[in-house]
Parts: sequence; structure tokens; C-alpha cells
Amino acid sequence: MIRFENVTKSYPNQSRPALDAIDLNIDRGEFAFIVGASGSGKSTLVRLTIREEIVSSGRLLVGGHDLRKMPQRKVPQLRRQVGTIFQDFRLLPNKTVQQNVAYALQVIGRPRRAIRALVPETLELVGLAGMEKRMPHELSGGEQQRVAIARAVVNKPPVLLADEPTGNLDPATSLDIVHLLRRIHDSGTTIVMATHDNVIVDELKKRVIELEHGHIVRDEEGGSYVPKAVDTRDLDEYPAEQDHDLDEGSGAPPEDRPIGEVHALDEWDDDAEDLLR
Ligand SMILES: Nc1ncnc2c1ncn2[C@@H]1O[C@H](COP(=O)(O)OP(=O)(O)OP(=O)(O)O)[C@@H](O)[C@H]1O
Repeated sequence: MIRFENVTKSYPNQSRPALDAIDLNIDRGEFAFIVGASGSGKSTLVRLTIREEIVSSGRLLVGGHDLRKMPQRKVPQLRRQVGTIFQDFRLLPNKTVQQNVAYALQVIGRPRRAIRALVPETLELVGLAGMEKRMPHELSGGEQQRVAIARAVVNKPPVLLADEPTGNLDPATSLDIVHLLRRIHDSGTTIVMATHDNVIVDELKKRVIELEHGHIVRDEEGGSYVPKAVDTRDLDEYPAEQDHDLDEGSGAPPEDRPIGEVHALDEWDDDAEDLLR
């Protein structure tokens, strides 16, 4: 579904590339963490995948489409297939919770009837039922991230990219958010998440792709934040451990509830045809 073939990304005036001859394949339905020290290239990988940046060389295919060749006018269609969430939430400050989520559907021309059905259903999914009329500044950081997740998935994209989504949240709230992402993944959405959060990575035991200076230095199924075989004397090389308590949660019950199918698009390649129209 997402394939990097010998991808290099160089920014102007930088002595070395942010990503250097990366080969990586992420299949439909995977949950993959991207880890690595600050500056290792994680955000660049995310930005390339939504065509916020363009590869310098090599090929990046998303849903079978070569993003370097994709005309700019097709990029909005790509971004309909690839939902995104970021550390800083990026909500519209002058719109309510409900309007923030609805707006994502309005801009792509979804009919009012669909919006009326999808918004409450999605707010329920992320545990925000009852907060529809609140403004972003009236929400906690965790609640704001839930709005951002609702906005990212309301159109049921087959892929969700998360760039450090728990970076501004306390440990318990971070776990709530990642449990929500796990439920979204369980319904079939492919998730790629760049993170520094060792507790989350260790708890979920998903695929772990580690970057170092723009190279993939580890790609491990069921991985942990640090390599399994690492000598504990080497741990100083990794960012400081975050002080999460695994059993600690904010007790938010929605995470325990099963959810319906999050993504309507079960054949990416078919949907990708949409990009060609
Ligand atoms: N727009 C840009 N212009 C020039 N250099 C950039 C730009 N964006 C990133 N870089 C450089 O590319 C390298 C990789 O940056 P990137 O943001 O992808 O790393 P990261 O792993 O996401 O870091 P962090 O964990 O701190 O967010 C860094 O050396 C960074 O300084």
C-alpha cells in the first residue's frame, strides 16, 4: 500500500539527506511505528507520504501511484485516502468540535445527509459524544487530539498517518489515544505512527521501523522501542524513557467498546483509481 523504493530526500542547504536510499513496504492493514532520535527522518517520511514534500530520487508509491509523478491537482484526492494527525492537533480554533469534523467532509463535497450521519457516529467512536458544541480551547489536549482523530477518520480513509500524536499529552492520556488508534486499526485501517514514546511502542508490540540519520537500521515485527538484543549499558543512546505507568489509564470506557468498520475502502487499488479520474 505504501512502498518506498530507494527513496532519498534531501533538503536544500543540508549536508546530508534527511532520508537516504530508503526501501520500505507497508502493507494494507499493518500498524507500524517509526522510531528514531530527533532528526532521524521520521517526519520527513510522513510528509513525503502525503506529498507535503517530494522525493529527491527513487520512487514512492501510495496505492500504486508514484507520488513524484502525481499532478498537484490530484493531491487532495490522495489526502482523502490518507488521514493524518499531528502532535499539535491543528484544529480550526473558531469552529466547534462538530464543525471541525464536519468541515473535513464539506471541503470534499460530501452531501449534507452523509455529514449529518457520519459526524455523530465518528464523535461517538472517539469518545466525544456530548462535546459537539465545545470550542477547541474548551477541551483538554487529549480531547483535542480525539477531535483531530475524528476529523482524520470521518471520511473512512484506508490509511492513517500519525506524526508524534502523543507528543503534547501526559502519559495516561497518551495511552488512551493509542488505545483508540489500536481500535481504529482493528477495524482494518492501516496505521503508520512516528513516535518517541517508548511505553506505547512497548505496549502495542507492533512492527517497529527504526531510523538513524535517514537510514533504516531496524525493521522488526512485534518490536519494542529499543532493539530486543540491546545491552542495557547502551540504553543511554536512546531518548530518555517516559515515565508511564502501563496500568494507569484515565479510565475512559469508550476504548473497550467494539467499533464498527472504520474504513469503507477495502480495496485501496480500486479506490486509487479514483485518483486517476
Ligand atoms: N524543511 C526542511 N528544510 C531543511 N531541513 C529540514 C527540513 N525538514 C527537516 N529537515 C532536516 O531533515 C532531517 C530530518 O528531519 P525530520 O524532521 O524528518 O526528523 P524527525 O526524526 O522527525 O525529528 P523529530 O523527532 O525531532 O521530529 C533533520 O536534519 C532536519 O534538520
